[in-house]
Amino acid sequence: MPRFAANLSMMFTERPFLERFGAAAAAGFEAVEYLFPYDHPADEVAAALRAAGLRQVLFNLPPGDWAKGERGLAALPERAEEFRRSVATALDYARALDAPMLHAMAGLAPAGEPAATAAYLDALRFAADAAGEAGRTLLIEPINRRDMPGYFLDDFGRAAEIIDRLGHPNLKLQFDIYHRQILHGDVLKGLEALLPAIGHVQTASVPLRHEPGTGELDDFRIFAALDALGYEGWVGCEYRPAGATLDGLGWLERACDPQDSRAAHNWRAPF
Ligand SMILES: O=C(O)C(=O)[C@@H](O)CO
Ligand SMILES: [Mg+2]
Repeated sequence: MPRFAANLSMMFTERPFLERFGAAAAAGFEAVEYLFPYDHPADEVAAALRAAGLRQVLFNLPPGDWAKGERGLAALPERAEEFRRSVATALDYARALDAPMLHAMAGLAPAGEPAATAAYLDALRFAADAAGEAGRTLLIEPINRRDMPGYFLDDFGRAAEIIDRLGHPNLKLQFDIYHRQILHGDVLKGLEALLPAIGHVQTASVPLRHEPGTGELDDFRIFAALDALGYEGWVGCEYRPAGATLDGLGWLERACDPQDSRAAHNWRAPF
């Protein structure tokens, strides 16, 4: 089974942010991701991470004014300077947290608009260069239109084309299974086709974004398929627990149970 990272923006939210690290470690996680660390000084977040003995896998660049509905800056031509400053901020935190990956959110902009596309490509080139110099990888993630209406990057094919076009060794795809299923379905074939571009995977049930194993997909077979494909990265648990976080962790026990995972491995993945 893949290695799972707890998403501390959605899990363990019963506690204040800095206490979620210890809770995730106590629940058996070895790594974490979350949306944003910027409400806390980097050294405080790093201290919580280290005290819990966890690894930081991923977080996002500053997205603009989240509370006012902004969802990233990369495709907003008029925010190009702010985007560049946000890259520097994120890299400072990434150094403090030793985080290997950063997600650059595109923002709300019409998908086909030439000015937004040009700004997005410029922004990604700049951020991937800076990430590369710092020994990190930049990620882009298609997000479904139901959860984030108007989000610029709402198509996995377009994300793959952009990564291909930029051809940057430090630019990869964040393949969120939840968004993939809502946008296109065909999850296993999508994983297979896009595997060379994938830097990170995230999981949640569809449609309610709860624990794996509680929705319309067989998430355990998808995890087995990731193994069959040779995916060696992390799988972020970006789901909203249906109840208390700890009460919903039975799926993780099942995913890590050799009996169950052997059964899932015995299933023949379609590739
Ligand atoms: O919403 C998601 O899915 C994410 O992975 C976030 O980083 C962006 O909102
Ligand atoms: Mg995601």
